[in-house]
Amino acid sequence: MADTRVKICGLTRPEDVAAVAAAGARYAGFVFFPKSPRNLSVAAARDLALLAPVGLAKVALVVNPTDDLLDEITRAVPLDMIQLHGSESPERVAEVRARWGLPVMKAVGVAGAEDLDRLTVYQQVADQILVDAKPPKGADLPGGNGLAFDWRLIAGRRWSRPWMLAGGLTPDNVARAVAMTGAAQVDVSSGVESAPGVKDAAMIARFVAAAMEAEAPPRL
Ligand SMILES: O=C(O)c1ccccc1N[C@@H]1O[C@H](COP(=O)(O)O)[C@@H](O)[C@H]1O
Repeated sequence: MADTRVKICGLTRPEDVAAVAAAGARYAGFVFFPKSPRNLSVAAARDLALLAPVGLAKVALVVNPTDDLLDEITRAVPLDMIQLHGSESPERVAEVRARWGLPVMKAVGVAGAEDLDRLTVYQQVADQILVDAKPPKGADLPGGNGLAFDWRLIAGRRWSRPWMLAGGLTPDNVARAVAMTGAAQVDVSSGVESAPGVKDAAMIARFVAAAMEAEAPPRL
């Protein structure tokens, strides 16, 4: 059994927080990106974050955030991590980490072998890496599109930092994804929704159980 740590991203309602905690997920993600169907106001995110029990880490997902937005979010919302999901440079990742004093997870989009060098670059500055599918050209959202990449690209890769697998994961494919990539952590948004932005408690429970029960390859 892999005992995979799960992040459920894009919670919008109190019952989502309860479902995520009950299922045994380890991270809850709150999205601050106006184009997303999961977008939250800072006040709404604060209310949800205050409901999270001890042991459920609260993650703010932001896309190329301004300093003012980060100030506003971090002053109001009790957080455990910042997820940078835009085109932030390595220098900006290091700056956010130093200035706001929270661990930073940097999302890196992967579509082909040419994207893998960026994983190495960002591992030098971020606390964690989120390996996601690259969004299609012209997509409104840089993530949360329900798209997977070819997991064989990262199978057997050696990592110098903790990382999470994301992109198009569902209760039906997460065990295969863990078995193929050896991911110790996985992240999902649209794969546990009944409609865009609407989380489904039964799907969340099924996803977490499948991820935790997956057979992982030996971690050397
Ligand atoms: O979920 C969103 O709306 C979102 C918006 C902007 C950037 C990232 C977003 N989500 C992240 O993308 C991954 C993959 O999503 P999915 O499971 O393929 O739908 C998700 O885990 C979030 O971290």
